[in-house]
Amino acid sequence: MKKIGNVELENPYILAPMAGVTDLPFRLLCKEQGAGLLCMEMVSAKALQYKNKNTKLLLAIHPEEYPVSLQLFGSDPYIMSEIAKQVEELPFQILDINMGCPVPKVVKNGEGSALMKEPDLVYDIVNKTVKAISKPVTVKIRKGFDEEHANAVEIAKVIEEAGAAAVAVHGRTREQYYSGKADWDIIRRVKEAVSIPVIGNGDVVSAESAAAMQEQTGCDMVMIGRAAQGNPWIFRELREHAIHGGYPPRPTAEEVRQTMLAHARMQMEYKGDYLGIREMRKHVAWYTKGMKGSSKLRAQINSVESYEELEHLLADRIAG
Ligand SMILES: Cc1cc2nc3c(=O)[nH]c(=O)nc-3n(C[C@H](O)[C@H](O)[C@H](O)COP(=O)(O)O)c2cc1C
Repeated sequence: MKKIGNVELENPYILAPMAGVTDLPFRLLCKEQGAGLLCMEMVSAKALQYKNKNTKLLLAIHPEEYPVSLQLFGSDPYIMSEIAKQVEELPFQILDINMGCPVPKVVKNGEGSALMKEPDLVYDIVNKTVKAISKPVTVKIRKGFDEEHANAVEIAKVIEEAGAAAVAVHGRTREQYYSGKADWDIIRRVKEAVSIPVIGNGDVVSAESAAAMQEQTGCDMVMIGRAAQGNPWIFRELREHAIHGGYPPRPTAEEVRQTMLAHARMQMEYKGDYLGIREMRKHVAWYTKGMKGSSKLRAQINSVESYEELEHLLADRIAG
């Protein structure tokens, strides 16, 4: 059993936080397949401070998704810790701080991966937040801001000293965004440098690559991002492979179809009919990637406006 602070994880396989992807419906599907921890989409501390109404959906949590981690981004230690205090009553178990987001409008404000350049500020944000709440606080970082400043080891030590319960390391710099190969060696170096649990992240796409990352880096837990898009079954594969060594069968076309429909129903319940069905378009493209008939389906998915249309399209295109 893995632990982050006082939170027990049934297994070390974590769904990465992904804005626009890891909303409540998708997290519930990953939980069903056995993800050890679910990470929510990042939320701006400033947006919460100004009570921006768009944040309401981002903060929705279902009791069944336990354990779940809520991620804040921001650069003001006072605002971050105050907001952490205000949201603490929500039913999440871990509070994560984003120090990896590469998006220009976030970086321009000195938030996300820009914090990798400010070790003193990192200490302040983490320390104030840890002191403000009783739930464990974790931090997600990158290899560094750029190759010349690949300071994940230094930042991870600062984070540990500031009282964080774990650190997640994405083995790419901000400069790389999501391209190139993730550097797993930096994860190994962070693991050697700190005693808090280290979560390895970047380019895990299968049970084999998860095992390889664990072996090469010694990381305590593995975080999976893009490989889970349209593929919540990856968590079933990871778990079963770790326990029995084999691979569970891939979902049948019918299982994928039923999952897409269940996903669509949850999206519509969560975001309303109009937004919910639109939100499903990208998920359907991910779910059906590589399947027979998928290119035709992808050409048509963007005109789907209702659940019935989706049901018909999937019945036509995805053979049971
Ligand atoms: C669409 C998308 C949205 C993301 N949003 C977030 C986010 O909100 N917070 C965060 O810390 N990382 C975010 N990430 C980064 C992922 O958590 C992860 O670090 C990255 O995708 C590398 O892991 P992977 O190779 O398993 O995909 C996002 C990545 C993608 C592709």
